[in-house]
Amino acid sequence: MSIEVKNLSFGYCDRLVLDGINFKAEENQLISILGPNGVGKSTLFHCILSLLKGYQGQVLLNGKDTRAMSIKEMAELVAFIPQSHYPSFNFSVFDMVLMGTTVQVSAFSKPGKKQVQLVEAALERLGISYLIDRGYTQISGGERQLVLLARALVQETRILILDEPTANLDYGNQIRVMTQIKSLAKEGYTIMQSTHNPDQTFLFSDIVMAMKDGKIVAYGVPGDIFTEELIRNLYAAEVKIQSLYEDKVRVCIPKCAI
Ligand SMILES: Nc1ncnc2c1ncn2[C@@H]1O[C@H](COP(=O)(O)OP(=O)(O)OP(=O)(O)O)[C@@H](O)[C@H]1O
Repeated sequence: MSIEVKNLSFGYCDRLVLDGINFKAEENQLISILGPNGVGKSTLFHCILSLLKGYQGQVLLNGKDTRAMSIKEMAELVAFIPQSHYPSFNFSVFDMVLMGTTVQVSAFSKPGKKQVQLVEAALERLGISYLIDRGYTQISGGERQLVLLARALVQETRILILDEPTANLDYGNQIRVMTQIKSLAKEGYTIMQSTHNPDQTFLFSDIVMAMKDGKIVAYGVPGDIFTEELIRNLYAAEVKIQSLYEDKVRVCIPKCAI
């Protein structure tokens, strides 16, 4: 499954946010988008998902223009985890995750054994089976993030779009979630995530896409584009990049801290 974005431009009230974005994400790829606050990462995701429609250019999912897709078709192809999610109702974690299977269940019928098994397997995969009967509004922000990832998994799409999936997670859960996301990419998923963590980007991504001033300023394998100059350009931050373990790992260290 592919995500292809062709010459995409979008602005809010005449203020251009995305300016001629072009890229193609393929299966088996985890693409991480880096860029300063407000650069347009979420906006790009919302255009890809047709949550924002007034853009110029084209978004193709597996070759088909999203403008010609119904919501159901879209939900069969893509699962999305938004950056923040404020629940209105105190559904149980089980019910929240089960909602991800809605697209598999025909109108007027109830989720069956398969859907229940999918929910249990997703919770177990992410190490959160213990939350199954808890209320979604009564768990922590990080736990909610993991529940939303479980919900995305049971949707059984082959494209995942994740807006800062590890933002609220403790260090151990960041590693566990990124390991799961990476293994999903290896299983054939096409995955895009936004992140503010360059070290994590280098470790886990197949492709890094760096955005600034509405444009893609660098795109490629982390080893080629992850440089001190890129970090300076994106964040106006002076860092020393340390290469470790025969360049399997690169770590950013702020120069002011050395
Ligand atoms: N609904 C909206 N109406 C007007 N402007 C908006 C709206 N949503 C976002 N913006 C503006 O569009 C720009 C891009 O926002 P967006 O949320 O896409 O950035 P981002 O890269 O995801 O940021 P962050 O890293 O802080 O999450 C920002 O300047 C933001 O203030």
